[in-house]
Amino acid sequence: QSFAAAGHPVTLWARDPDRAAAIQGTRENAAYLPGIGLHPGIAVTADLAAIGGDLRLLAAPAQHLRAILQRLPPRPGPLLITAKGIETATGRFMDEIAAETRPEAAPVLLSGPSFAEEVARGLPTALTLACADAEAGAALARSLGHRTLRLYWTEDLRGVALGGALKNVLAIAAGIVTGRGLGENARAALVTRGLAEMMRLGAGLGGRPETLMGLSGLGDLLLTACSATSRNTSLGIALGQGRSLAEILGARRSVTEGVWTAAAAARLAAKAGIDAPVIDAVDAVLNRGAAIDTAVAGLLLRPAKREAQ
Ligand SMILES: NC(=O)C1=CN([C@@H]2O[C@H](COP(=O)(O)OP(=O)(O)OC[C@H]3O[C@@H](n4cnc5c(N)ncnc54)[C@H](OP(=O)(O)O)[C@@H]3O)[C@@H](O)[C@H]2O)C=CC1
Ligand SMILES: O=C(CO)COP(=O)(O)O
Repeated sequence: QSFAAAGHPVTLWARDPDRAAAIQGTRENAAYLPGIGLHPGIAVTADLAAIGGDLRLLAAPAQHLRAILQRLPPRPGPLLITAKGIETATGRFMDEIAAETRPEAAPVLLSGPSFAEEVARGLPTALTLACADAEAGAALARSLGHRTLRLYWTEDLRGVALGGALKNVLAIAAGIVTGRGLGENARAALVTRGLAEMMRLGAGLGGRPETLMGLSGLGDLLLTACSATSRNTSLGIALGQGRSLAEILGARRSVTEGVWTAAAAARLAAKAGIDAPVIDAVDAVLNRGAAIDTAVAGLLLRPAKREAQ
């Protein structure tokens, strides 16, 4: 929607031919963006090989990105990825998966505070675009940005990948705090200490602090962890209220990335010897059968420490 609004011809690919035909026929993506008319500059196809143009953007769940990239016809040029997560099976970040599967292309991450519905409705949004080649990144940001989409560029792929992946896990924690009725003080404390974990992981794994304090880190953490519109936060709220993970996921069509990233993030932190108690607590609740109250007590009973650590 946004790129079409910026004047670019856009072809939208949907994997299901019936869905592609329905979107083309009704000019609406009724399953994911009901009530929002498709921009007239967008064509729709179910044929991946038919996608032309010099820019490709993939908006697919993190755990499925590798399989889609493997099916993509090889072509040089920028490959934009919106997925926010870490591949559970390998611990790889999204740009690493792109580099492995499509070495002929240049991975570009587009990330930041951006509920899709608001972007599609043309509400003002600012994002970070990460590309190893700063000049190419700057050119993309200028070409894709417009009045309601402001793009900042960086070469820091790792920082952008890390911020986008971790904010989802931290949002689940924030949601649990809300759902458990622990109060807004506790939520603010948890989000702040979660940011400290993000910064420590950045320092250990190669993300720049200014990236993590920018749109794709702190910005997206603020949006996601403080809004029940977020799928990750709302999942946390439901868990905090006592519903089971299976029940919550069973009622959803859309992906809740933090559920799949929590274990990989906890493993990466442990392997690097980085203290990440909030991420570890989310992983324990989701994947290791920990009771929520036990996990919360574990966080509250940690020994006192200097804040800047
Ligand atoms: N929604 C948002 O506000 C934002 C999302 N993101 C990120 O972008 C990524 C995608 O998110 P979003 O679009 O919201 O996710 P949704 O779950 O809402 O939609 C996923 C899309 O991917 C398709 N899909 C699902 N599984 C596969 C698969 N195995 N192979 C190919 N296509 C598949 C779905 O098609 P089908 O209907 O056929 O299953 C659907 O079109 C996530 O990592 C998310 O964190 C980033 C910024 C904002
Ligand atoms: O990434 C997002 C906003 O920037 C969307 O967050 P959720 O996936 O939690 O809905």
